[in-house]
Amino acid sequence: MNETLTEQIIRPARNINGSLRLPGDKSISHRYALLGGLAEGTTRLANFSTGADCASSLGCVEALGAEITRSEDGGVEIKGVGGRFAAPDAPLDCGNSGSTMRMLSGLLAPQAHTFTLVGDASLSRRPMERVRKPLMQMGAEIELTEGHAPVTIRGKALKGIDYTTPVPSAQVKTALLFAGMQAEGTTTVHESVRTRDHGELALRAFGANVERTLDSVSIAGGQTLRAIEAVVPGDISSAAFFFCAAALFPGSNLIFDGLGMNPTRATLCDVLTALGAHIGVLNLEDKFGELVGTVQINAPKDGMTGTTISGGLAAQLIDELPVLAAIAPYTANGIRIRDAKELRVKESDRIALVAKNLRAMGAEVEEFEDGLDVPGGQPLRGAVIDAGGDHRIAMAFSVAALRAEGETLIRGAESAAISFPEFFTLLDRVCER
Ligand SMILES: O=C(O)C1=C[C@@H](OP(=O)(O)O)[C@@H](O)[C@H](O)C1
Ligand SMILES: C=C(OP(=O)(O)O)C(=O)O
Repeated sequence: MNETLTEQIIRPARNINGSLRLPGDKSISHRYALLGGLAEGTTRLANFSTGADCASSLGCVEALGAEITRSEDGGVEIKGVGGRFAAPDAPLDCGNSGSTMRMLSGLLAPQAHTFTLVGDASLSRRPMERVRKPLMQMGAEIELTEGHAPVTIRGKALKGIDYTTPVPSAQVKTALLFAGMQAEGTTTVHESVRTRDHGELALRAFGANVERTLDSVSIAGGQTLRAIEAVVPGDISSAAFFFCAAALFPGSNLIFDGLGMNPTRATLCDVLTALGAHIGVLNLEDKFGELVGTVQINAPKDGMTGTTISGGLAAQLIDELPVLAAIAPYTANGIRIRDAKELRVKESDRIALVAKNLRAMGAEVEEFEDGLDVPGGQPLRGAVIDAGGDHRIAMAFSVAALRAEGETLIRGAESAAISFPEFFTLLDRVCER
């Protein structure tokens, strides 16, 4: 984030109550924006993500020739280019968004122009070799600078591959499927952990044929996309901050309407249930393969227990781990996180920043290369929090602050707008003080 740092004061709350409908899921919005940009016809999306990251994806497809109209009420219209992107006249700005840079690389590798993808300081430090390597195996021509952005792509005809992702990553899987649908032959991606499957579902929504087994996904080349009309489900990774806030207060009651409950994203519900919270799901509907429903959460009466998150669970919960770690001191037995080394290469080093900020609030915490041990039964005190330009850190510690003794000041609070600009307003709305 390049904006001026803003500060937000969070006062302790007495309880959490209310009913919310959240802006559209970031992962789904990115995919609908990118595929809508390439498709034939006009894609009409309601409840599109309000975050800056998805605006970066829209900005990129606009620079590639798609026509974008956004309305105040969260609606987005994308008149797609019908299969061939135009040559952009400037580098494509992916802002802070790893999803945009990686998935767009796959979409552009088989397109007949030269493209340069750039990002902000944080994105320019993040690893891009993981997407370059398999795309090169497909025949792409891609240059990085020491493994990082800028990414320069000279479009080439590609051939399908059979690839096993060494690190579970939905962004890489999706990038390969986006390239594969435009390649010769079939592309198959195998994964050891089933990562979020929005890429597969979005491709099907836009009319592509995608085949799945338990641990692989395949797409044949030469497929064309046609525009869709869809409502983007509410973002469960944004809801996660509110779920965790509610879990802190016996007597809390929060209800979410229109919330995305894709099983590859809803693992947090299982973890909170294991910690003692009560989560009820009603009225589940299938929208282009995405499950959407009403979700109610109540805190455990006697407080949260504790748990260990490791293996495949860590990969599925990757964006929720900062907030789980931030509320861990309030559990009885603490939370151990392992196999989450990926947290070190997100918008910030999320392991280091979570540890630093928990210590600032008075907690003991042990840091590991791939995780954290946060003992339970530790009351926190208000502190100055360094969000490190990272939206999930700003929001995670705003939640921890709700049960701390005294006020907390979040430095760099503006970063919440990367995924969830309404966060502080909605948090205030559901907090009883
Ligand atoms: O595919 C996606 O939409 C995402 C996948 C995850 O990243 P990785 O693919 O790097 O695991 C996640 O952390 C990110 O917020 C969004
Ligand atoms: C890691 C994240 O996003 P991205 O990789 O798209 O920057 C996130 O939203 O937590």
